[in-house]
Amino acid sequence: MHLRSSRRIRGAKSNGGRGPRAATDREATTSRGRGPRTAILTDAPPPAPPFDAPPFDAPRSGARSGAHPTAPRPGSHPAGTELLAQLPTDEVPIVTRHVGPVEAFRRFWPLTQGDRRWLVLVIMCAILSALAETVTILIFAQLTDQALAKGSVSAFWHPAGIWLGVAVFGAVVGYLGNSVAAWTAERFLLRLRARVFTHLQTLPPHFFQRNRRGDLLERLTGDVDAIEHLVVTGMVTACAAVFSTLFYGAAALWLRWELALATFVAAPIFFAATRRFTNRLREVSRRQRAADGALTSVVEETLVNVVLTQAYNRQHDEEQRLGRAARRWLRASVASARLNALYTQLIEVLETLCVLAIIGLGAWEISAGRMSLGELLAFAAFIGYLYPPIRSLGQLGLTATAATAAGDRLLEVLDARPAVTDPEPARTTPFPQRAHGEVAAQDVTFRYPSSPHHNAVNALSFTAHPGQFLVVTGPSGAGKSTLAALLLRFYDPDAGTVRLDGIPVDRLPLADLRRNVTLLPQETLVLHDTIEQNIACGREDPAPTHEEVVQAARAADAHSFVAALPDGYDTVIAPATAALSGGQLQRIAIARAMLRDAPVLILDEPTTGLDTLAAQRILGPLHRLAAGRTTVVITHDLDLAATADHILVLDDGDLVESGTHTELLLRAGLYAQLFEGKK
Ligand SMILES: Nc1ncnc2c1ncn2[C@@H]1O[C@H](COP(=O)(O)OP(=O)(O)OP(=O)(O)O)[C@@H](O)[C@H]1O
Repeated sequence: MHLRSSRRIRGAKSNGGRGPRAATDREATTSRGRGPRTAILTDAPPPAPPFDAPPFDAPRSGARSGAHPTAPRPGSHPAGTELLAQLPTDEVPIVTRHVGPVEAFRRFWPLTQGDRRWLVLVIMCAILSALAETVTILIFAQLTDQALAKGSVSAFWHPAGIWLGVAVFGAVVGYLGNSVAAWTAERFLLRLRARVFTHLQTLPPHFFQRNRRGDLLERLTGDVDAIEHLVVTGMVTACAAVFSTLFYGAAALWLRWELALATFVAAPIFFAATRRFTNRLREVSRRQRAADGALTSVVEETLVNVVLTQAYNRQHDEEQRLGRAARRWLRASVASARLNALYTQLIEVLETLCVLAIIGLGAWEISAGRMSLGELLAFAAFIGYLYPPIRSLGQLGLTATAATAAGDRLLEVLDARPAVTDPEPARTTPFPQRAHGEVAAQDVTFRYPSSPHHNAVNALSFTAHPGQFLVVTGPSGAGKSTLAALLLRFYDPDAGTVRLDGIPVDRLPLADLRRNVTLLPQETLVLHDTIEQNIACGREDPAPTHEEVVQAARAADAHSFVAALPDGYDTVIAPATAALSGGQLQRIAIARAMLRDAPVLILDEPTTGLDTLAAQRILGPLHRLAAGRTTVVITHDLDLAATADHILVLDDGDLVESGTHTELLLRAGLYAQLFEGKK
């Protein structure tokens, strides 16, 4: 008998020769995020992601994430105890929002836009494939009665030819359907991942402080896959299963309706069995998705902090941390595998009971002369073929349930609102291509969403005129970096206004604002690319020439060490592994900012993590960079403050002093104390 090609679910066992349905375990096996999603035209759906999560899958994405743009650069570690406190915990992130399968489907279905005609083609192929299968079984009955039972070779050729023709047709539509289904599913995945990724990039810094990187990576990989299983593969599988059920059921009814009705009685039992598993599975799936994310996080964080780990002999602690996360993942995976196994075995027992009942009834019918052997075999084949799509429909419920756990996690990201957005067109103020560079804050008060009772910045007012060199200093936690975040509009103040050239920044398109304000953060941003590209990325339009890159590198005192490298500007550097010193990386960042050529510059602790010599070395490039621009330098380094046009001294969010270096020393206040402490 022709049976369509099948891929067996991992761990599924044979049905022990229970008649024609010996090949009923035709569930498609897809490996989460790796295997093809092509078994849509088989009878059973791909298993829910928790059912086939490969052991120790998470490090896969963890390894990918090892290179992170904010990885600490060598030599830039703060004091050890502070860093040890920064080491992440291995808590499991549990998402609090819950959506049902229908809501999850509704939210993600729009992403199939543009591919729906292909989905229709896949469904058509599934219908034709089921139809071809039905025809071959009927021909099989004819062959059994007319050729096999009568021992007639001449009666063999005609039906055999038709069978072969139908089988080839079935194979062609099966191949076409599976290929298009895989293509459509992968395109959906690409779109969904891009959508989540694009949205992630708009989210405010505190979102990334609240959510671990590894967990976010897992959402972009495993969770995105799980949603695809629900929306594309799941939907197509459901259609294929419905039509298969209709065709095989109709054929069975046509052959022997009384017998068919007797066996259909079993269908509700399958649904009842499935329903009993749904709630439990949802909980287990949620735990498993979260454990996946936690495991990825631990691996990712360990890789990013590998220098610290080695320096503090923390290898053992990190192994224990990984072990704890891995055990949590293992418990969740085993629970999910057990549920799956229990469900599969239960269904197999039910199927065996049904097949035995048919054979018993069939034997009785044959003995009474009401049925031929060929009809009985064909009937048993239809019933055997009928259960997998029914089971498939039931299991789809489980797949959907498991996918909603992933949907919860993705929707939590997609529903997180950016802290700032572009102004409405009616509120947008037209802005010249290049600002003059006047930066002002007026009565600005801000508190972080996560600490609503403490003002990080309190009623702060100041003005920096175009070309001025302004230093912002003060003790740790005074609000200096917060001020930088407000000037770049990572957040909007709770009260007061930040202005660029007199225009409130929340009236400027974000792209315009950030084109005019360059930030040099504490951690140098390193792209996994050549040094040339790491400098050139400062300006996109027009893209800088090699000569302009070299010119910027010369102005940043970077040219000599770059030219001395064996591959010069073509040397590839990567985050965390850049074979350059902290000072050299800082000079690359200065060259990048030179190319960007924005009228306003914000430097956040430009000399932090550098030794005295390296810090001295970048002062020249920094001053060249600052020349002709409004420059706001956030620093504890009061050597820089001495050369400032104006100094703001913050303490616990308040502006407590302002003036020039000399004025502030004469005042003998906090600035003088800080300066004395430095000596
Ligand atoms: N993401 C955040 N969520 C909640 N509170 C924050 C966050 N970032 C900073 N804070 C708090 O806001 C206040 C100001 O922090 P900020 O980082 O601006 O200080 P700072 O002067 O730059 O400190 P440092 O010199 O140590 O870098 C501090 O009390 C800090 O704990």
